[in-house]
Amino acid sequence: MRIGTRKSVMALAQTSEIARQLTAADPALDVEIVKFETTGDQDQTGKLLDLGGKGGAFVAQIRDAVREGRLEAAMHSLKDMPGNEDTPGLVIGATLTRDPPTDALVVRHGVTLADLRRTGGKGFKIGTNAVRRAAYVRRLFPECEIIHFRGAADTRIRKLDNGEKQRLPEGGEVGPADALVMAQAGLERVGCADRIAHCFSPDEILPAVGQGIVAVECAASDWCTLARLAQIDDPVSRCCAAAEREVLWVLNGHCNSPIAGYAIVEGDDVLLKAAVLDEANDHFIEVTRRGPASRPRELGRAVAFELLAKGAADVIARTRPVSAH
Ligand SMILES: NCc1[nH]cc(CCC(=O)O)c1CC(=O)O
Repeated sequence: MRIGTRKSVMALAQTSEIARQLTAADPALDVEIVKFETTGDQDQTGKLLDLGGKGGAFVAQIRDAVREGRLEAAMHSLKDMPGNEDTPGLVIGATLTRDPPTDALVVRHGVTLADLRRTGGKGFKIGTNAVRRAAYVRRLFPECEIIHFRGAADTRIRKLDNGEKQRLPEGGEVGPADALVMAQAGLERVGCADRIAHCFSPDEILPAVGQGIVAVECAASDWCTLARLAQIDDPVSRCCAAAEREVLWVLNGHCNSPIAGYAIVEGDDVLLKAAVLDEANDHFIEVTRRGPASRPRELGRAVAFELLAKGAADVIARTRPVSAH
C-alpha cells in the first residue's frame, strides 16, 4: 500500500503511525510512504488563503495521485480538510484514535503562563496564524498583541527560541514572539511535548473541528484498501469527526473559518460543543447539545442550525476570502 504525505516532520510522524497500525493488523502488508513536496510547503510566507486555502495548497496533488492510482491512500490531518468542498471519487477510509484535541502554550525562555495571566498579556506578543486561536487568545489575554506566525511546528519553535522575526505576506515583519499557541497533538508528534507550558482546556480554547484526528483517504471504489483501512478505523473518532464536520458543512466553513467544534462520546451519547467567533464584536456564538452517538450527523446539523439562528452566517460571510479564481 502506497500512502502519500507531505514531508514535514509532523506529517511523516502521522504517516509512520498509520503504517505501524496497518502492519500490526496485517504483518504481511508492505507499506510504502511516498513523500510529496506540495505548493503549500514551498511558500512559507504567503497567507494560506491566497494559496487556495490550506486544503487546496497541501492536498490537491496528493489527491490527484490517489485518483490516478499512483497511490492507494493519502494521509491528512482531519483539521486541515475543508468542510465545504466535495472530493469526488474519494472517501475517508480510516480515522485513527484521536490524539489530544486541545491547543497548547509554548513560551520563550523567561516567560511563564503566570506572567501572561497576571498582566492580561500586556507587553507580550503571542504568535498564531489561526483566526480561531487568535479569538480565544484575545479573550484569555485581552492586552496581548497577536502576531501572524506560521510554518511547521518545529520551525515555529526555533523562531521563538532564537527571537527571530516572522515575515508577513504583505511585506514587513513582526515579532519576535514571546509565546505561541499550537496544537498539542502536533507538538507531541514532532517531539516537542517537553515545550508545552500549558494545555488549554476546551473551555479556555475550544478545539478546531477534527483537531487531533489523523484521517486516511482512499478511492471510494478501492475495496481492497477500504478493507485494510477499516482495520485501523476508530469508531469513536469517526463519530466525533462526523458530528464536528457536519457543523462545518452546514455552515459552509472554509479552512480558516472562525469556527470551533469539539465532540466527545459519553456512553451511548455524543456531546457536541461548537462556536463561531465574531472578531468584529468580540462575541462568541456558542451552542452545546447532546444526542445519540448512533446519529452524529443529525446532532451536528442541529447544532449548526442553532448557530445559524443565532447569527453565525453573517460572521462567516464576513471572514470569507475573496477568491481570485
Ligand atoms: N495547521 C497545521 C496542523 N494540522 C494539524 C496539526 C496538528 C494537530 C492535529 O492533528 O489536529 C497542525 C499543527 C497546528 O495546528 O499547530
